[in-house]
Amino acid sequence: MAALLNRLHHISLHVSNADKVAGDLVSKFKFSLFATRLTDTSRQLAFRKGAAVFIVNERQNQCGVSLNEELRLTYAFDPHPVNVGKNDRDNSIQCLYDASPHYPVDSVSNVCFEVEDVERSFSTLRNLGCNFLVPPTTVQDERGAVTYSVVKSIVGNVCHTLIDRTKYKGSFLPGFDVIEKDCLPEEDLSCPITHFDHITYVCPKKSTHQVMSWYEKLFGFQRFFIKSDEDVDEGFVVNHKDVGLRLTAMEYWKCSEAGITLPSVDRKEPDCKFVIAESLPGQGKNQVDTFLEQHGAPGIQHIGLYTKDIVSSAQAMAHAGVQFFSPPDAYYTEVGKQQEIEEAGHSPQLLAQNGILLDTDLCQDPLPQTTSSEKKRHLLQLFTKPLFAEDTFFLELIERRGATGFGEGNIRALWRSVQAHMENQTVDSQGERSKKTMQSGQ
Ligand SMILES: O=C(O)C(=O)Cc1ccc(O)cc1
Ligand SMILES: [Fe+2]
Repeated sequence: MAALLNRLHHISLHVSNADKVAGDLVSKFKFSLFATRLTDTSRQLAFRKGAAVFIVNERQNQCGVSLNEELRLTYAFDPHPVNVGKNDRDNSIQCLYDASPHYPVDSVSNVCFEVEDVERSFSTLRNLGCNFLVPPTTVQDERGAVTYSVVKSIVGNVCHTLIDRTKYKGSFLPGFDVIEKDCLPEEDLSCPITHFDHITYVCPKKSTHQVMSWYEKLFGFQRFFIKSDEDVDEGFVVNHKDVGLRLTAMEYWKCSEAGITLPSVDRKEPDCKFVIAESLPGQGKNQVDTFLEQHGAPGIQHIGLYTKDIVSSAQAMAHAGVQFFSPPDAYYTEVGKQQEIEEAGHSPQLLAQNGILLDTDLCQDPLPQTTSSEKKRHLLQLFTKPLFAEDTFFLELIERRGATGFGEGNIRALWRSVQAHMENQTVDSQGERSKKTMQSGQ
């Protein structure tokens, strides 16, 4: 029996310069800083937009930050993840609700889930062979208590904090100073981001099955078929001229009846999806391999932020300074693309101006009475340039009009624009401009 998850609570970033990332999240991505935890040894800042919550943790000790081979090896893809003592070297860094990862580069390293019973999840997962970085631990203040523990994922430096806040009456977590609602700036309605849509992992070649089995066995994740004709073993393969990518997706259900495996019809709605990306052999430099190289290990490559209005969100963010990838011009002039965009109710000019990609999913089993336009489901996506100094982590805006998967056309367009970006950077660095000296892509 797996440990069932109630819902995603927050995602943690570990960075060397919290002010830089905090500034970007607030001024560019329109998140609100709503809680802080500042101690002598730690700096944790929590940001919210709709139900999407990020905690930014600042790495305190900067010595030895260069990519150190020992750390790389510790965090490299490991079918038998290492134990507590070996990773948790620096106990002086008190990173509440997380382990204290001393990762050499900025990274998104923890996806925290709410569970019904942390002790029970801990014993279930430990019996299944899981490694815990933090055993069940209770933190309390005058509003009640929260119990959490931290488990190491099979993927690189990724950890999962499992948290039970049912005995807590406060609005966030004990230990954090919450900024009163009245003191928060008014929400920016031009960016209607409501939640995390998906989290995409980059993994080494041929490791997808191992990752999927781990999440299935331990947390009851189930396969989500990106395409209706997707091969069970092969996944969704995008192998087209210059693109060579294998994608596989998993989902879990928001479930409050812990310990009971409900048949899927009785389950609640699915929560954030997890996508695993690996590159296919025999390619040149590409975004997946570049992630592995610059991040130093498998991990979280991007997060899809769901928006109810991608055009307005893109415009507001671009105006605030967010840099997005633009697909090659040919994307919008391809035969039939303008018509496809118009049929979806969008303006080809507006999408082109903002670099927004649109994919159409032809519904395989439409209800008999559906009209031809109802058979078409659309997916709109837009990808930012990397947020950190390395070409690793980026954000995505995604608006779904009925489409639940990921679009092949969009993936190809993204792949090509990243390819062009990497080639430009190579030219730039040959021209004596080292990207490492820049703050980041944003
Ligand atoms: O299309 C999406 O949003 C995905 O998440 C799939 C994906 C995964 C990895 C890539 O490098 C590119 C695309
Ligand atoms: Fe994505």
